[in-house]
Amino acid sequence: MPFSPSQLRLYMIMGSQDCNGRDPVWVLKEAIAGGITLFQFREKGSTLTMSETVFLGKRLKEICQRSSIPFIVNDRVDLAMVLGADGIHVGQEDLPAVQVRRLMGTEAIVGVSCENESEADKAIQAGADYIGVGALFSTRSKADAGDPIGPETISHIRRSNEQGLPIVGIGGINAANAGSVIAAGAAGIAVISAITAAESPRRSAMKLRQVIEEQNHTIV
Ligand SMILES: Cc1ncc(COP(=O)(O)OP(=O)(O)O)c(N)n1
Ligand SMILES: Cc1ncsc1CCOP(=O)(O)O
Ligand SMILES: [Mg+2]
Repeated sequence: MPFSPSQLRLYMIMGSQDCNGRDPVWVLKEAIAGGITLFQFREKGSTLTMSETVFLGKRLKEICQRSSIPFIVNDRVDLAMVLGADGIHVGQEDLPAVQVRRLMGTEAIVGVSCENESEADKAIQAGADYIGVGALFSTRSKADAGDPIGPETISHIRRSNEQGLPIVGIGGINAANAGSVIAAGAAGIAVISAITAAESPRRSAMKLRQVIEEQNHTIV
């Protein structure tokens, strides 16, 4: 399935550490029913062994595949390959995007985290399909996220990004501020806790989709 920027609209990220004891399989199924468009498996700082991580990743990938939701792996090319992932997301501290592209091939979706124009330029040169910009707002899901950089950073990067590489905003995004991220020029939002910590992941995803579609409608 070739990558389309519309797949970034509601990008859910999750590992078992984000589920507060609930079953990640259930959380993902509910989120898919609520309308997520892309999924990233981010098993980070959890207690799972590597073989448990592979086991969980396989189950989550199968669920995504059944619903035609692309399955992205965070950070690890080895895990992405073992799981037959559709793509990988790397940050500035991870394996460089240019090597990731070489290892994963031309078909894979490659996403890169960027905080400024020069990181975005490098990601474009490396052959990224999209960039993740954040943390836009304060977040409790990533201890080393740094100070919030605000949705205006998306507008700055967009203005200097002539190729128009799609941008997904991340960090502290919820139904109340998602509209401002889309209004700043993002193709979509990436969230962890807004879905994984919600009482109903399905209703939360539905609400986020509604905000995104309404904001897109206003822009068009
Ligand atoms: C869509 C998306 N954007 C940004 C990130 C953050 O990546 P990184 O900076 O490498 O941090 P970790 O997620 O690895 O802790 C992301 N994962 N996804
Ligand atoms: C992975 C990541 N990268 C930047 S902020 C962040 C965490 C996003 O989680 P939340 O949506 O719960 O703020
Ligand atoms: Mg990373």
